[in-house]
Amino acid sequence: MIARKGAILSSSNADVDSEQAYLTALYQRLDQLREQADGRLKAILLEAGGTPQGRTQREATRSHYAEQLAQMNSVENGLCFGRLDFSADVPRYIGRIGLFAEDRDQDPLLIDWRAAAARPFYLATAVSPEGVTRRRHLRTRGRVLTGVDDEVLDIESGDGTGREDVTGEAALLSALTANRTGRMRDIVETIQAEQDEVIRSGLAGALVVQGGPGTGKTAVALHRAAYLLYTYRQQLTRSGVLILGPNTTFLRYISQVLPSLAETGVLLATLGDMFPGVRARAVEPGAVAALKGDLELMLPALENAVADRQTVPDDFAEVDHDGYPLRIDRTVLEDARSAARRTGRPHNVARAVFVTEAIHQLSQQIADRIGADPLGGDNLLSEADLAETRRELREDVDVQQALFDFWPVLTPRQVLRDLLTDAGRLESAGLPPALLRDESAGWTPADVPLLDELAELLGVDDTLKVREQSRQRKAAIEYAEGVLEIVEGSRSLDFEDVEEEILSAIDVVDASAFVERHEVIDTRTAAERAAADRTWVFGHVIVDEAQELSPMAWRLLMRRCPSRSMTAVGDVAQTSELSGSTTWDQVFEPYVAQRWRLVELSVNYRTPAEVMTVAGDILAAIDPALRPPRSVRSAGVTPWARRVAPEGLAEELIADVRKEAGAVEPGRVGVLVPARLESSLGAELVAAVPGAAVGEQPDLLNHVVLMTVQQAKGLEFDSVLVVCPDEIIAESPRGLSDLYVAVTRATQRLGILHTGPLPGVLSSLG
Ligand SMILES: Nc1ncnc2c1ncn2[C@@H]1O[C@H](COP(=O)(O)OP(=O)(O)OP(=O)(O)O)[C@@H](O)[C@H]1O
Repeated sequence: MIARKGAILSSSNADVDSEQAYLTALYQRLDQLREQADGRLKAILLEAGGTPQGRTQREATRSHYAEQLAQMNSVENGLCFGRLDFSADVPRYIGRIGLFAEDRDQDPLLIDWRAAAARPFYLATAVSPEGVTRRRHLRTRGRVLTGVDDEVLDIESGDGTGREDVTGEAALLSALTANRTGRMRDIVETIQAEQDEVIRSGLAGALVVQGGPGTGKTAVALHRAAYLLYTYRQQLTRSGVLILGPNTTFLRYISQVLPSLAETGVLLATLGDMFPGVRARAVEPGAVAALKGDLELMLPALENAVADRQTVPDDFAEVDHDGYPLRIDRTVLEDARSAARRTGRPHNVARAVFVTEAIHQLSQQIADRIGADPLGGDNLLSEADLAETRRELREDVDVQQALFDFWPVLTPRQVLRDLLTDAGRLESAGLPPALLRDESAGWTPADVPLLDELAELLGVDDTLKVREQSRQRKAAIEYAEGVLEIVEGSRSLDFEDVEEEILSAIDVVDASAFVERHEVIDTRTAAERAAADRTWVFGHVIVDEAQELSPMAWRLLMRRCPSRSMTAVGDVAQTSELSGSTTWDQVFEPYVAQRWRLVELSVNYRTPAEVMTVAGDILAAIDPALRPPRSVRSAGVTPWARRVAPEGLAEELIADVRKEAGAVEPGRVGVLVPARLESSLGAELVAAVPGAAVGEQPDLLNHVVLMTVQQAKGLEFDSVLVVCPDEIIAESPRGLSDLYVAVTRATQRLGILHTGPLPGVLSSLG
């Protein structure tokens, strides 16, 4: 636990005055830069017209200045928060962005927290001071300095007894005990050494960050995204960074952190968003989602489902061709199907082979009929006649329709919907009837990896699209050639007499370059383009609550990240999804064998020691070998449990909510309930407590929020009330993990309301 040591000193008024003067100068510089960017932005917005290429460049410059302005606005609070003094160097001020002096030398006035020069601010200790003699934390409100805390790292001057595992104790304590607001805050002022290691680890390879509740995994993941975009800017602004979170409520909770870290090139998404055009939000039983997430079950089943769409008639089919009945024998279609399957191409792409092969055989059939030599010689039809027969067959709508029926063009949504709503198709694909769903049911997150897999199996036959694009380009080049000829033709004849060479457009640009210049360039950010493109490959992928992803979901993610440059943060003791992972090996072995790194975070910054004692008992019941992370502080409030009569539950809960809201005012209260009670208790709470939030995506800015444990993943509240823990445990085979998640959402206070006997794992509260 944090205890102040002699190495932390308070500073004199003179120090405060001189730091205030420096701070004021920094803000002046920020204002100046802001004005410049604003002026440039306005000038660009006034410009109009020009060539498409000019407009594209203008758009790029506009978004550059707009982004710069947004960055500068987002650092208005807490612009500068630290200072490092060295024995043999000028002091360095550390802040949320970097600022340089206006003079010719461009001396650094403020160092971005992500720069290498800022690193000692997070790592230097009394034992390993890295040349730092003093680390100073600047406390500010708006542009006013409200105080400074100094840590003397020079062993000579300090007592050398400062804690080695906690840096910036005062600033850290004040951040940790602050009331929660319903939105996550950045931690740039107080990043701890073990977290810094993760944030700044290199871009390449797969990194797994395992840590118990409250160890800052989410915070670290977000700061890592900001660090990577800063350090590998060129590479990552082109390809983008994906941050995958467990649900939309969670994404809203973390949404403010990145802009305030001054980053915008990131796509925040849930698994349900990963198939463009689908927002998969429907809910289904965990057992069904688990089946859908099972790689060994689903991969062959989806292949079967696609193969089942490549049909043949029992005996033969008959169509009308050219006024005669044309018999399409089963064997013809079987041969065509085998030829198409043998290509190993995706269904829609292999279709061309199926059609060509079938038409070839049918044309032979026709040739045999009409070209047979009555004298028994060779067939009388020439190669040209055969080609003409094939062309006629190909253009015959009835033949086309028949072949389409036997090998249709398919979309992933169509195949999956047909599969999940038809008991016969499910059985034929080798899937259990439990997957059967209603026609009207929406897509669930677990459907998304299946859609993605089907998209791979089906492929897109883009021959027509490519042909059309090349036709358009050819036409554009022809047009450009015409334009350039006119330019050449209208050159003043007088020039022909001039000896020295005068260049005209045609001398400096050929038609295809001319077309290229006038092609409209896509000005969307990488994140925007990535969101619309299923096959987008990200420069880096960060997965939060990574333990919850199913093997099918991992397969989808790995496809988006062939470089395997990824960071997975999670806690295998908190896994609640039945298809989630309980070891990291399980996840990474199939994709990178042993080539992944594991880093463990060991300090819990959220949950006070009193609550962690309760959580520790639950963890021991999950797995006696697991140890909870060490709390960095205690809150001085003892968790409690109270038994109430089932019929009085709502009333008692409402009274407790009021009491807790008063105790943590203006902080947040989270009420975590079993799914069965969510709507009934929610309705009573909302009726009784103004501003309480419930529902599928409750607004966390409300002071009281009632939700299930599933919804509360990754979130935190100043006070947590857990209702009917026995039911939470009984609701799922991973019920104990759910209870562990529930109690560890508390930053200060924990209360339990139970209607039955208190579960054994909570007996310390009895
Ligand atoms: N270095 C730090 N300085 C200040 N606050 C911190 C620090 N590290 C973590 N925190 C705070 O601790 C709380 C828990 O962090 P976070 O939500 O990232 O943990 P987590 O490991 O993702 O937790 P869980 O697995 O339980 O969801 C947050 O409020 C976060 O801001």
